[in-house]
Amino acid sequence: MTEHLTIGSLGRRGDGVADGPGETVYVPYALPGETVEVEAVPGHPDRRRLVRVDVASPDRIAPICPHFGVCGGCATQHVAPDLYRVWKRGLLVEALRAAGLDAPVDDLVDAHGDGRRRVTLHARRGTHDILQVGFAAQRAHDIVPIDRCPITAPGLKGTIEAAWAIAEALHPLRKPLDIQATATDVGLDIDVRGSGPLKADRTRALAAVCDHHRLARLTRHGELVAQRAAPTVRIGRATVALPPGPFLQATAEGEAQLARLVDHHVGPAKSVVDLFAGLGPFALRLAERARVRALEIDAEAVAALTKAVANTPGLKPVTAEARDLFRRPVIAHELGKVDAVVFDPPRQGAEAQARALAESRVPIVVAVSCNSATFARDAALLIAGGYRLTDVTPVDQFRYSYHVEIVAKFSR
Ligand SMILES: C[S@@+](CC[C@H](N)C(=O)[O-])C[C@H]1O[C@@H](n2cnc3c(N)ncnc32)[C@H](O)[C@@H]1O
Repeated sequence: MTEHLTIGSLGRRGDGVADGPGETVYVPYALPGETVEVEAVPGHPDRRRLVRVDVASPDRIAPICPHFGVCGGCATQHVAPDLYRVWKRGLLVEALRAAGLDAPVDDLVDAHGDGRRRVTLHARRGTHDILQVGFAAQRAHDIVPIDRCPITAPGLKGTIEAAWAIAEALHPLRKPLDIQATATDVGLDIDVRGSGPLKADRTRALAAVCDHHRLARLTRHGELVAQRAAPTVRIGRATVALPPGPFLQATAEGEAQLARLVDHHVGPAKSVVDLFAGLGPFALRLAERARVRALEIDAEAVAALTKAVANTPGLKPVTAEARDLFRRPVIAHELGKVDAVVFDPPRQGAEAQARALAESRVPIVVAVSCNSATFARDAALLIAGGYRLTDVTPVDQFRYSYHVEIVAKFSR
């Protein structure tokens, strides 16, 4: 049985939202102002499946990918660019409002660039034991087999073919696999997870895939299987050797835009602490003019950053340390002579670190975040400690998704 609804707004996940008497329902792929025919989704009383658009919004556009609507990778390819920009900035505005924070939010910075440089494909046996390789379906555990992905960077060319070859090589193991590919300066770097330990014949089969598909490196759970060239990425003036499966910002343009904003907010600081530093996209650029102390939990990332600093002439001194900043945040007395702190935690934010920073006298704190809710929580802690939130910029490196990056400046 179907019903007809009028969509009032675009929700947090990019779904159309219809407010009825006593209930709110969500309709993926519907737009504000549209009248749509929908049907119930079993087990999800607040969700409807779009059957037909009766009256289309002028903001509806044709998706760029034939897999849109089935593949879970993108949520908003049907949204015209102007509405998309307003909606995405609005996600951040709403998160700040919900946390009781009043700060001006800049326009959305487009950081898609030439596309995503990392993807994770999944390989599973589907119905009738048939192997499927693709992305996870929208809100389901199914795999959507894909033959292309138009939001990925040219450097990921060949990933789908290589993922199929890896899945076929490991097919006898009958294990679900996650295949993470990263575009590097010397070719594809692929890490396979889920296979468990491999016997010699499977390792040889994977090595043959590395060779045949001309991968730079193939690892399994971070352990080397085969390598044709040591994967590196250029970060600022440095060349960084990648540990397997490292954190990298989703697009090269995203990294550049975040680093540009960080650099701008840090200003003429001479001494900077970079927390949750990863491979050092901020540290390596800031070190062109400031002394940097970088802290990060991943010892391999710290080692890669240290080596990159040693191999890059002309940088100011950088010290990089492995440290768990959730358990052992950097505290006020460690920050006595520091001009600025940058912190860029994972999605869960940095509550303990934000509390510690709130007690410091550091004049400038720059927050980079991929989660509006935890950003707002940590920002409230800094503000309660006496900081003023003076700039907030949403940065869009996950185009067509509901994810938004944030760069914010706090001063005292
Ligand atoms: C969003 S990434 C940012 C990395 C880097 N700033 C960049 O832009 O590429 C978050 C980083 O926090 C690190 N991390 C996660 N948990 C941590 C912890 N408890 N202590 C210190 N670093 C942590 C991760 O390894 C990752 O490198």
